[in-house]
Parts: sequence; C-alpha cells; structure tokens
Amino acid sequence: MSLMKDENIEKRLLRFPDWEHRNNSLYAEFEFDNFKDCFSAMSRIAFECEAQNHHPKWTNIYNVLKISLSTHDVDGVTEKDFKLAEAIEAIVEVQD
Ligand SMILES: C[C@H](O)[C@H](O)[C@H]1CNC2=NC(N)=NC(=O)C2=N1
Repeated sequence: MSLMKDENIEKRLLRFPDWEHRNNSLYAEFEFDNFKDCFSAMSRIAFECEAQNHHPKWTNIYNVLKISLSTHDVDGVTEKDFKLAEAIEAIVEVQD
C-alpha cells in the first residue's frame, strides 16, 4: 500500500470532518456519554480492525477516545487508514 501525498490526504479529509492530518497519521477524538458507551464502540472498532488487519494507536480516558491511524509499513497515511476511518465513523455514528 503506497503512501499518500499530503495534498491528496487533505482532499480526502474534506469528507471526514471528524478527522485531521496530524503527525503522519489520521487523528480523531470522540466523546461519549459515559465509559460504557465508549468501550462498547472500542469493542466494535476492535472487531473491524481484525477484519481489516489494520490497527489503531488509541487512548481512552473515561468517555473520551483518541484515535491515530497510520500504516506502519510506510510510516504514514495510506488508503488502508481511510478505509478504517470510514468504518470507525459508521460505528461511532450509530452510538451518537
Ligand atoms: C503483519 C501484519 O500484516 C501487519 O503487522 C499489519 C497489522 N496491523 C497494522 N496496522 C497498522 N495501523 N499498520 C500496519 O502497517 C499494520 N500492519
């Protein structure tokens, strides 16, 4: 999977308003009502990561989830990261 050019990443991000290009990664923060809702989303996301064989760097503090997506092989953003971001959006939206 090839590294995307910065300008292409910015263009793609226009359709991902929750996400930004930060530290060679796609980055988003999500806030839930409580820990249970947050961890439930994380569980769903974890299954999707396994299905895609692509995994986030993430932190959770109570109801806040911070997610960084990058492709380790190329040390930057690829289509794989956008594909996972899209799936994460669908999971998080259902819980809003
Ligand atoms: C061997 C296996 O395909 C790799 O380690 C996968 C697993 N999950 C991964 N996740 C992420 N975010 N980037 C990778 O390059 C990656 N590679």
